[in-house]
Amino acid sequence: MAEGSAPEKAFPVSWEELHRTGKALAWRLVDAGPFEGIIAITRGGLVPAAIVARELAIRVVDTVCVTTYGTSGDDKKRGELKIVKPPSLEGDGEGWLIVDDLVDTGVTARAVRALLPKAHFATIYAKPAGRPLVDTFVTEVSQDTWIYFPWDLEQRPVDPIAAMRPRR
Ligand SMILES: O=P(O)(O)OC[C@H]1O[C@H](OP(=O)(O)OP(=O)(O)O)[C@H](O)[C@@H]1O
Ligand SMILES: O=c1[nH]c(=O)c2nc[nH]c2[nH]1
Ligand SMILES: [Mg+2]
Repeated sequence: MAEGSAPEKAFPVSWEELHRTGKALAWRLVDAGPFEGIIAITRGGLVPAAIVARELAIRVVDTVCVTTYGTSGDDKKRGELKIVKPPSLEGDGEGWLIVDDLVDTGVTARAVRALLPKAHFATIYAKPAGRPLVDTFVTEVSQDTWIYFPWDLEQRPVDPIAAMRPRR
């Protein structure tokens, strides 16, 4: 998300929806491969990478570990990007698939692409600012949307609509 602009819309994603859309990503990647292996961008790319690895029968899964958002305690506030663990492979990433859950401003994608410029970059979701950095994605959401992944959510009781409206 761009610095200073609060996301207006919430886009909550269930486990079922994530699984279905993750499989849709795998279908889109079938003809872009075969891949030597996957590099998951932690932490958000881990679950999508597991889904894609299963569908494309990829057994080699590496990570690049990045911290940006949430380092100040606020998950929607960007901090300084740090690569806390580079990928294990040497080279330009040719024949490899990078997987993340989403691309937003594109800062994370740009940093990882700089390490592995020839790898294929795939995400499940893309916002417009980051979209040009992604080779394959499934669903575009607007820049002012915050995507809530199932690992960020829990089921809670909510008030009925009538209780939220003023009495006449
Ligand atoms: O395009 P950008 O603006 O860089 O945002 C996209 C990145 O932000 C989120 O990761 P985050 O840094 O929140 O860490 P996490 O994956 O550990 O949750 C998401 O998983 C992407 O990696
Ligand atoms: O859970 C998340 N949802 C988002 O929309 C987002 N954008 C950057 N980082 C993000 N993390
Ligand atoms: Mg991430």
